[in-house]
Amino acid sequence: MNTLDTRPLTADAFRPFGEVVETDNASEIRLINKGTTTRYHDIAPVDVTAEGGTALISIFRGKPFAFPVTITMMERHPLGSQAFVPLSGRPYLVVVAADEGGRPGEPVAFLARPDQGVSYHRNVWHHPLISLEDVSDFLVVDRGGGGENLQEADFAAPFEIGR
Ligand SMILES: NC(=O)N[C@@H](O)C(=O)O
Ligand code: NI
Repeated sequence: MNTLDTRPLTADAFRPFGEVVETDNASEIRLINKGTTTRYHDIAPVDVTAEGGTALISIFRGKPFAFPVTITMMERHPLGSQAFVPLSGRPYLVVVAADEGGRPGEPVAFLARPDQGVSYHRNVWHHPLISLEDVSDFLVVDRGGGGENLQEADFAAPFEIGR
C-alpha cells in the first residue's frame, strides 16, 4: 500500500495548488468601520467567470473520515477555483496533486488547522472534502453555471494516510 504522511498546511507549501485562507496570508490589513473591524484583505482570488460562471456561497456538511484515510481518486474543476473555510473548529485533511499529463501525480496530504481555509486554483487536482473527528461544516465559495466543471481520476493503486 502506498502511504502518505501528512504535513502542516502552510501558505508557502500550498502555493503551487492555491492559497491558504488565514489572516497571516492577507495581501493587506486594513482597519475599517471606525477602527472596530480589521479587514484581512484579498487573501485569495475567486476565479469562477469562465464560460459565464458565477460565484456561489454554499455550506458543505462533511461526515468525518476515520484514520487510516484511503485515497483512491482525485478531482479537479477546469472552470473555476474552489475555496473551503472550516466553520466547526476542527482540523481537516487537504490532499492535492500536481498534474502529470492530464492525470494526478503523487498526492500531497496537508493537515489543516481549524483556523485555516484553502482555495484550490482552477484545474488543481484535489480530493473531495475530508472532514475529521466529527461532522463539520465548511463555507464553500466556488463556481455555478454550465459547462463541464468536474473531472475525476482514479489512482491505479490507493494511497493510505495513517495519521
Ligand atoms: N462535488 C463538490 O461540490 N465537492 C467537491 O468539489 C469537493 O472538492 O469537495
Ligand atoms: Ni472540489
